[in-house]
Amino acid sequence: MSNRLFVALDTPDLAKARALATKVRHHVGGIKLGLEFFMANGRSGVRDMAELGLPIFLDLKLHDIPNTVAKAIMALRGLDPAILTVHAAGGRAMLEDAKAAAPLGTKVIAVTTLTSLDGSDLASIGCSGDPHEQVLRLTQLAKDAGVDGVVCSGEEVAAAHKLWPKGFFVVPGVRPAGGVPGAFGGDQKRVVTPRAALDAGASILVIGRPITQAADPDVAAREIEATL
Ligand SMILES: O=c1ccn([C@@H]2O[C@H](COP(=O)(O)O)[C@@H](O)[C@H]2O)c(=O)[nH]1
Repeated sequence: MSNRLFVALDTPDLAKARALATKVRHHVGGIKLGLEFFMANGRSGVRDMAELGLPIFLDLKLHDIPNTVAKAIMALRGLDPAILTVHAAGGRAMLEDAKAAAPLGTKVIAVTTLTSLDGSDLASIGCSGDPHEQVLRLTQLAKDAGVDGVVCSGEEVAAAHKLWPKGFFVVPGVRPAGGVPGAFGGDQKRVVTPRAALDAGASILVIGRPITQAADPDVAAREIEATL
């Protein structure tokens, strides 16, 4: 994959998603569609976006019992996204069944610890250890379960990559250097720059608001691309 930047199109509005993707298409390597988009537009919306010719990353972060997740993935048949996410916290059997249910060409990627969480958030949900330890624990689980890779922040990707040299590493929580700290609501707590994430071993970067909320998304994507 020559351009490792995926733009997160977090909108329920199909026309807006298409317009944004059309603007940035020459400066990104793929399009990430999440729950917000899928709930509003479903399969036909994904098909519509696929017409733009860029790889589709369907970020549904599935998390349920193994049978339910496997059936949900089977129900996506025909869309065949390049990348699909599930939560590693669903456990080994769920991860194994998710991978078995996915089409051969779809990478099943396990979310380890959301980039919006820090150590105190983990403690509040009963997880001992810091995000680094939790990411490594779940990366090992994902590797053992036979999925294709994990989502983690740029702060942990070097260690996760060392644990799993052949894994595929998706890194969100990416903010261009020189941005305003805490911009875009400050919901991302484990944040690195695009360059730092790639240098640490990210396979692809996911960037949403720094592009989609820019005055000129095309320029924003181009400026980020130039740093990669
Ligand atoms: O741990 C995670 C997993 C997924 N995401 C998703 O990435 C984008 C990030 O958007 P920004 O606007 O660049 O913050 C968004 O779609 C999340 O759902 C994540 O941020 N962290």
